[in-house]
Amino acid sequence: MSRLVVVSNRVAVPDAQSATSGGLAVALRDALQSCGGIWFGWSGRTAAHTADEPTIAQVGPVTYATVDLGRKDYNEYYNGFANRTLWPLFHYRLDLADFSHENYQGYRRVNSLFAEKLRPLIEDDDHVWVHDYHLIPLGLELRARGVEQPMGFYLHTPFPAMEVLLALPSHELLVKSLCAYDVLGFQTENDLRAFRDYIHYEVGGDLLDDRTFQAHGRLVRAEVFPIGIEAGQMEAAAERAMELGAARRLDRSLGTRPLMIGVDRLDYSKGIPERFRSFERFLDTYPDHRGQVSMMQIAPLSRSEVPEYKTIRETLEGLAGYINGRYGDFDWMPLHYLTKNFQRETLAGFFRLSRVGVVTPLRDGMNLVAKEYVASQDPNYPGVLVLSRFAGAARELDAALLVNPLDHDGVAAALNKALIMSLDERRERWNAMYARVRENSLERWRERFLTALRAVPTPLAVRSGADAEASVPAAVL
Ligand SMILES: O=P(O)(O)OC[C@H]1O[C@H](O[C@H]2O[C@H](CO)[C@@H](O)[C@H](O)[C@H]2O)[C@H](O)[C@@H](O)[C@@H]1O
Ligand SMILES: O=c1ccn([C@@H]2O[C@H](COP(=O)(O)OP(=O)(O)O)[C@@H](O)[C@H]2O)c(=O)[nH]1
Repeated sequence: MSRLVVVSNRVAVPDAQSATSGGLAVALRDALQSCGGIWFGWSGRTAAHTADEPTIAQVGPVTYATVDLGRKDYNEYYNGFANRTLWPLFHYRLDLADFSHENYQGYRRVNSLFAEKLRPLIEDDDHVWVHDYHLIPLGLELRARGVEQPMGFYLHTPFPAMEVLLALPSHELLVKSLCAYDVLGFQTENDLRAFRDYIHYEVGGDLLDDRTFQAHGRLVRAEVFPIGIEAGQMEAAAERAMELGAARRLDRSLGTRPLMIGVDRLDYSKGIPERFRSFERFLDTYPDHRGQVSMMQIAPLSRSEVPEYKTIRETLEGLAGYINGRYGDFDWMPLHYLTKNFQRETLAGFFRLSRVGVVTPLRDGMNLVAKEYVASQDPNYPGVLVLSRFAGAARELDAALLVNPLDHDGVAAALNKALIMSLDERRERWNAMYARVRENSLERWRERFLTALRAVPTPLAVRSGADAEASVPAAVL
């Protein structure tokens, strides 16, 4: 099997300090092991200047090639254009998007530099798989340097509706860059539809069938590949966790009182302030639950140097203090708000102990926590998932209690419904969700994407005449 070259903003080098709790890092770590190849990207470290050459580490069949970023590059590319422009825009937060040209230049510069450093590492038979919004222009940059190998791109976030994307001054080049790839992967049908709308109405491209289009002189396949989890691992971790300290201690502290749990990076897209307000509404509207039910919100700090993330942190500290001050009592606290990071094994135990999983992002590409909550439940006594209809996961987990996170009364009612739901209904809903989580595993996600990528004719096959009709026209630069 040919080698795989994975490129992502963060590279989870085993044991590196910079490894994060983000879904992308978690999802890709195992994916490369089976094919062998290269994982290229930012090291997670900053320095005075961006490194001239990548640092190489060989671990089994995988070569990790990582670049330290200088402060200017880090600020303009990662904190700037990726997380102050594209992230809010892709999550429908135009009010938070910053359109600094300087940050855009930094974004283009780092993508060009990554292409320059990666180019010599790519071999003839390789397949290249680029991940996420940080690296959209990378494919076009590689094509400009003569890379003809099959290249795929997977977007982990939502793809915004055309009218929202048009607000981005560089929208044309961004979409042209996406057309430099041979395969494009999205989380949901919604995202794919939004992308195809742009291609049709804005670029005037030809939509050849449900999956293929021609635009900017290239033939591209665009499909939905919803990301999954290793359900078996989560399940086993949840069972094991009950014998470990943290879950035991939590169990003891709860006694017979039901717990609701939320676990999210501290990010405005996750709808945590709206969740707290809905919880307040729940305590107001359903006073019988006071003194009984608590909510534990785990929200590890994320992108802390980005101003909007500082603001959301302050908002949450204020809200948590307000709710506990107003409703708490000497022997009961309604809200447990923690900004520390927990191991997934520990979270699995916490999920199993929680009667309700509260996953209410305002927008989310997928949301792996929703799937992990389902996988961690005790089949005989499962909890209930309250899930935002705006999370990609809602497409598969439609047996959850689906809510609009902006509708505080609606979420409060769903929390109450989850708590009073009969065990039979809990089991029925959970069985339906668990089947979906098991079926659409992380491995299936990887294999489906790689099968599509491997179906693209390699330059060698094109030159030797094989698959000549299916050959992809050269990139237009
Ligand atoms: O790398 P960070 O800036 O610390 O952020 C962590 C990751 O956040 C985003 O995750 C997305 O991918 C998940 C898996 O597909 C998906 O479930 C979630 O909905 C997305 O938000 C981001 O897209 C990643 O690049 C980051 O690594
Ligand atoms: O303290 C924490 C909080 C979260 N996570 C993990 O981080 C991932 C978050 O992925 P998700 O898709 O829900 O959101 P993202 O952060 O990628 O936007 C999940 O695997 C969580 O189990 C973790 O390991 N420790």
